[in-house]
Amino acid sequence: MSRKKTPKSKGASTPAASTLPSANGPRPARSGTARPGPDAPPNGPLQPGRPSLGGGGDFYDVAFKVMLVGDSGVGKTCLLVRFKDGAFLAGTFISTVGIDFRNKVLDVDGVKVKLQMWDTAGQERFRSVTHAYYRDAHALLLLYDVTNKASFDNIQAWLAEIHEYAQHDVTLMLLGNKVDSAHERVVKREDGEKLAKVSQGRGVVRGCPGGHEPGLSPPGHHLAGSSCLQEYGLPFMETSAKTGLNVDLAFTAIAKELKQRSMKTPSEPRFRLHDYVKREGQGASCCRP
Ligand SMILES: Nc1nc2c(ncn2[C@@H]2O[C@H](COP(=O)(O)OP(=O)(O)OP(=O)(O)O)[C@@H](O)[C@H]2O)c(=O)[nH]1
Ligand SMILES: [Mg+2]
Repeated sequence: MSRKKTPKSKGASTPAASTLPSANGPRPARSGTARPGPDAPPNGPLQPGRPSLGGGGDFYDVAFKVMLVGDSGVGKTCLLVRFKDGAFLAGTFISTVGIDFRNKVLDVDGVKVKLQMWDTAGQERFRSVTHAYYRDAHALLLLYDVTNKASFDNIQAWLAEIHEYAQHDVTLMLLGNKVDSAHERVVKREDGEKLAKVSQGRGVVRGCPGGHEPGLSPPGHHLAGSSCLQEYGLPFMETSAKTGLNVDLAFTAIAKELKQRSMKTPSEPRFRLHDYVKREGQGASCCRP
């Protein structure tokens, strides 16, 4: 397997536009000017094994695109910064404009997995920008804020949007963020679990007829409507970008799932995202209202 180099990502307000994979690959819009256009949304997937352009950086074996979505203020940017830099952006809330990205390479069972993580703006006025990015996403982290009931109620609308714009076999995870704010909590953990259970997730049944693994097929080439797709509830966790609770786990679980979908050998036991998240996730039973 070839080893690739990945560019170093930049800070949230200064996406490194020139360092992304170029051929059909994503190009970030500048913060503050993000609009669909020649330099804006990615119109092709970040394909595993595709070499990235640009200067020095870490090597990777496979690369995937992960998008964070959810209402404005739920903590998408903070979650990403916590995962990427291990820091919490306290203080004044600076709403994301358009779309932004960061890269991180993880070691997953000896394989270097590069996650290109796209931080979308939750504000309604940027929705059309976000739509343009969905179809190339391999995974989506859908966030609500446990201290904001409206952000929880809006999850259904986000799911409808995801089912309209994202690939049918996209890996999807629901996250209830800000569990550190125990006194302000208005959405119970059980409510999140219930919503995740009844929500429509779409996944790939391994061993489809013909041995096809549609998990990472290019846009338009997934097996939409085929018997290879099954529906089930969403993996769910509560997180805190402030304390770091379950943040690494959420991204690691996604990386493991995507890596296995793209590189699974017949002898390898199947990675089960739901089970992994359930087993590894640290509960927030301390923080129920
Ligand atoms: N207590 C607490 N506050 C958080 C947490 N995550 C984010 N916040 C705060 O919530 C506010 C919004 O966080 P952001 O990460 O900017 O929200 P966002 O979802 O990116 O918002 P948009 O960019 O507008 O879509 C900020 O003031 C953060 O400090 C968390 O886990 N706990
Ligand atoms: Mg943001």
